[in-house]
Amino acid sequence: MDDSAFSTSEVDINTQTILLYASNHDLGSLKPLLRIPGNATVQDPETGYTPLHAAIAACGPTSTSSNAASTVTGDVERSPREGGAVGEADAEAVDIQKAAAVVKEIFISGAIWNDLDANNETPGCLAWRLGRKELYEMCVEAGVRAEILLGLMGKYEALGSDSEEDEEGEEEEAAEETKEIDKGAEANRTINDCDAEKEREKRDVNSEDYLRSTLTFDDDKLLDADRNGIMMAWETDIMRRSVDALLPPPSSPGNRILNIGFGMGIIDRMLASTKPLTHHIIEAHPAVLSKLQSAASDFGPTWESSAPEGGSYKVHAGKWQDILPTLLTDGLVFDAIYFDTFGEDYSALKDFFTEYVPGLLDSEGRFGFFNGLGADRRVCYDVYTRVVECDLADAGLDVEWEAIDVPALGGEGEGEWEGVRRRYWTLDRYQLPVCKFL
Ligand SMILES: C[S@@+](CC[C@H](N)C(=O)[O-])C[C@H]1O[C@@H](n2cnc3c(N)ncnc32)[C@H](O)[C@@H]1O
Repeated sequence: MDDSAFSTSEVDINTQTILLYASNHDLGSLKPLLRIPGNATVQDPETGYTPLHAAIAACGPTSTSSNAASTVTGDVERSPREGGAVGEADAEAVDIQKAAAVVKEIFISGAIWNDLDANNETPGCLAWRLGRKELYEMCVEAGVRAEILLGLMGKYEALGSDSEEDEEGEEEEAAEETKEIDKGAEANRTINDCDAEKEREKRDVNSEDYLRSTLTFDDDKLLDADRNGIMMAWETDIMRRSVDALLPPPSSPGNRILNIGFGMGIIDRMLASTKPLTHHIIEAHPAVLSKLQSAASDFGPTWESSAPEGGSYKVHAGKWQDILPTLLTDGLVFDAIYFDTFGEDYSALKDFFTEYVPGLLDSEGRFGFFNGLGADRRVCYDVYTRVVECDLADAGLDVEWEAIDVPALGGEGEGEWEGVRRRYWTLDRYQLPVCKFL
């Protein structure tokens, strides 16, 4: 007997049955099948649909979905799957409550919130594109749960918990809900696609390699050796609004300011123009530092000596991880702190606001950071924005978000992205964080 052929067809029938029940929103028939481990994550080999995709796609678009939910990952319209069982259905006949109950059951049974189909869409992307906001919200909530659990696991590992059994249990549970740990911890300004796996295989951006890499300084962008965008001029408005949120205009002179990551110096020039009492900049890349020290630099010796009496303007050369312990020991305190590095993952940002902000920020001060987590996929951005809010609260910080419109920047390799390896921003809204002590 041909075992492989037999098992393949058996798997297919199982998969197709599950997808059919999911797309029919047939909870009664689906439930017993979902009790079997692995069934919540089966995928159609052709469409890549999981039960979540099937249940959501079957709802079809809302009548307003073309306005409400533009395509999240590219403007590819998908035609209904032949046979119709797991395609995008006609909107009319859909009972959204039934669909939501099925989606809920699939999540409870261990579905992965960020699995991709053949169209490069997660279930959340699909729900957004179809204008199914209720289902989209369920995907975001599931993503937040999974990522928070993974974050906790990281903490347990770091603490070297004795309760290994508990840890393993949680690990399995979290692994069931998210595709892989790094997806929840993608770098703020590197590769933050929900499914960056393939990208990362091609070219991983990490802090060590980045800090050794050769940089290219253009008028409108700063690139690393692989032409990853480190900083780009289109972000100027975000920097302007960040400064205004940290030091609301008309800001009086005399503030104490700390900025992590000089980049193109966009935010530092704006901060400097507020005439602070102290202005500390921490920068780690040798090429950025040598530009900062050049005669043409506006942050060289003339700037340093222009500090008001009793103040200090200073560029610290090195990684913030190495510099900040000294600033803490020296008792420095700031009214405004901004954090925007490159090549570091979310855990670095979290360490920064958990370990250092409480000691460095004045009790009435404000802290901000570049919020670029998952910014090439709406559902990831929404998940990470909520995860960071939870982690900020754990660190004793309250965050207010200001939504900022981001103009269309062009497709891959076009417009603003010409000469840049990949778009790290594809969304039309930036959520600007302003944090204060709770
Ligand atoms: C995105 S740019 C900052 C852009 C800046 N906000 C601006 O307005 O131009 C990030 C900067 O952080 C620096 N950087 C990366 N890792 C760092 C670290 N661990 N410590 C200090 N600086 C770091 C990079 O070299 C780069 O200059």
